[in-house]
Amino acid sequence: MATEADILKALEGLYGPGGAPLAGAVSGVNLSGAKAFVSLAGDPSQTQAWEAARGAAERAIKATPGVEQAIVTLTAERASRPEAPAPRAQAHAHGHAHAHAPGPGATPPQQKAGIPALEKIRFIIAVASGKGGVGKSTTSANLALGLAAQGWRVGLLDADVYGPSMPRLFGLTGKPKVEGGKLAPLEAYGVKIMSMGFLVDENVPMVWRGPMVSQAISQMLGEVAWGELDALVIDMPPGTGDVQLTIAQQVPLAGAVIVSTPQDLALIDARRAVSMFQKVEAPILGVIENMSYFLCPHCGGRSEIFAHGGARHDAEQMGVPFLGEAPLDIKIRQTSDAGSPVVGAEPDSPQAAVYLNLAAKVKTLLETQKTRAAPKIVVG
Ligand SMILES: Nc1ncnc2c1ncn2[C@@H]1O[C@H](COP(=O)(O)OP(=O)(O)OP(=O)(O)O)[C@@H](O)[C@H]1O
Repeated sequence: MATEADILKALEGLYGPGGAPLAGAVSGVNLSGAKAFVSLAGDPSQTQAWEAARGAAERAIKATPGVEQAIVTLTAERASRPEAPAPRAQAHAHGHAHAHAPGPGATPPQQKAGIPALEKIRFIIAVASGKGGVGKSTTSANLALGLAAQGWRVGLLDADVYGPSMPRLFGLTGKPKVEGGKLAPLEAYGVKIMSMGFLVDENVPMVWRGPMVSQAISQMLGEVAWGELDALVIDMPPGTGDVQLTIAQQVPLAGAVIVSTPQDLALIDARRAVSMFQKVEAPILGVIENMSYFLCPHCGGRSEIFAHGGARHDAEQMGVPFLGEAPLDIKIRQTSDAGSPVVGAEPDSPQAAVYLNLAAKVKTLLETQKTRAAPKIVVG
């Protein structure tokens, strides 16, 4: 079996766009059996040149004795330059970037024929939001746990390559092992979890651009040993950019769940997310209003901070189901921040009951839904 040193040696004589040795740009090496997963940190403003370097690195690593398959992905270098990130990425409040809708002339990612790694999964659900920070990852995690609590075998894929949340939400730090040539997901509360955060150094900011993101997502979809699952919950990055399109096009989604807060701006973006899924003909399972109202932990009083009910109203207007609401609640935040989402940590709490109810609705919708959407290419 090749070692990390062999991988670095394979990169000797190769240089990045700035003329620096490629070995110095390695931000993560994950080796097991004959497979090498390597990440390179590059300058996001030089995507094309880095893409060439990535290809060269992949070829060199693949030629290393003991390596049969090499997968090299690009992350952004750790530099904290003041200039704006890549043109189609927008800096996000907590330091990572999110892609937005491809502009005119952007090439949509190519459709892939069925992804074998996903074939034994009964239902694949995308949890999406139009806007960052609305609680999409918290909802994905608790929804996945809620589905597992009803006896389903559940996987959770953190597709937010810009700011992976699942390592933090589940307090997971280990690196995935390779089993049968595929990455084995980590596990928490019986749910299988995979995140780009497990594969690269957590300090490497992931400011990626379109083609790299699509490629990384394809790998995350195709190279993970999910095994047989009743449901795979995909925590999407916020927005309606390349990753969302890649997934919507490549994955036979059983449905999408859209998370929004009741605020007008979040709702406008949520509408955009709904219409993106409708455009690729992925069924919308429904909308969840998160941080819908505030329950005071001291007096039990209810305050509707963001004019609660906007998401229900919008869902009705768009003709998609409204699944329910989750309160803005300190226990939901504390359990998530402590690495153990509320449905796992306190399954009998009223806060967990909210998600268990939402999960039960999603499960019923999936089981009674007639068709499963096929992947579809949308141009323009
Ligand atoms: N219902 C809730 N009550 C209290 N806190 C919440 C709730 N939902 C989410 N949060 C908190 O809000 C913050 C953002 O949530 P989360 O990371 O789930 O959002 P996101 O939409 O996935 O964000 P990102 O844009 O980073 O992907 C977290 O600190 C989380 O614990």
